[in-house]
Amino acid sequence: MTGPVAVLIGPMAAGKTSVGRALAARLGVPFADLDALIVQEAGRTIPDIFADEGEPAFREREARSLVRAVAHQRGVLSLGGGAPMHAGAASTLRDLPVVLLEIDEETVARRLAHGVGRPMLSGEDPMARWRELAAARAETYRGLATHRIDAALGSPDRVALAIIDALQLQRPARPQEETE
Ligand SMILES: Nc1ncnc2c1ncn2[C@@H]1O[C@H](COP(=O)(O)OP(=O)(O)OP(=O)(O)O)[C@@H](O)[C@H]1O
Ligand SMILES: O=C(O)C1=C[C@@H](O)[C@@H](O)[C@H](O)C1
Ligand SMILES: [Mg+2]
Repeated sequence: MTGPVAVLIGPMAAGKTSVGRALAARLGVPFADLDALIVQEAGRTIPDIFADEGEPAFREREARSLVRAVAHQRGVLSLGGGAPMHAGAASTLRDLPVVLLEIDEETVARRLAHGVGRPMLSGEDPMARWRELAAARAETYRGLATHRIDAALGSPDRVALAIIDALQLQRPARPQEETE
């Protein structure tokens, strides 16, 4: 089989990075996060890329990094919240197992209370901005998703298990966890 076993998409703070890492660990496969790949390739942080080059240039970087990641990644790949909104990036996702992490606003508000480094949420009212972006992106997310998972149902590991069930992925036997 070629390509990632699962690509995680969804709104900011849905848990794409945390759940993706937990899912890869459960499956015993590599994990890659598109934001981290972009930072690695650019040698700069995401806020710095936004400040230096602006959002459109970041989206082009993101789409290029996605093509490379899909070609090389055989494990779990988590995207940034805005990645699927680029037409080229969206077509890169076609025919892949794409998991949409769905999340409610109250849960996000709790998670964002601890978060920094999200230039798309800068300004006076990050939750209003989150709501606006989530609404504007929802239809595109749903159009690309082969599976939709409630990302508020428990810990990242619990959400990872729900993905394993939904996609009927195989995981290495861990006898001590068989009763979960
Ligand atoms: N299932 C979960 N239960 C509790 N906390 C979670 C869960 N998933 C994620 N978190 C926490 O929420 C915050 C955001 O998670 P994470 O960075 O994984 O989201 P993301 O979807 O990758 O966001 P972004 O779009 O900004 O990359 C982190 O502090 C993380 O620890
Ligand atoms: O939702 C977004 O537009 C973003 C989400 C993050 O993962 C980063 O990719 C960046 O901060 C932009
Ligand atoms: Mg992330």
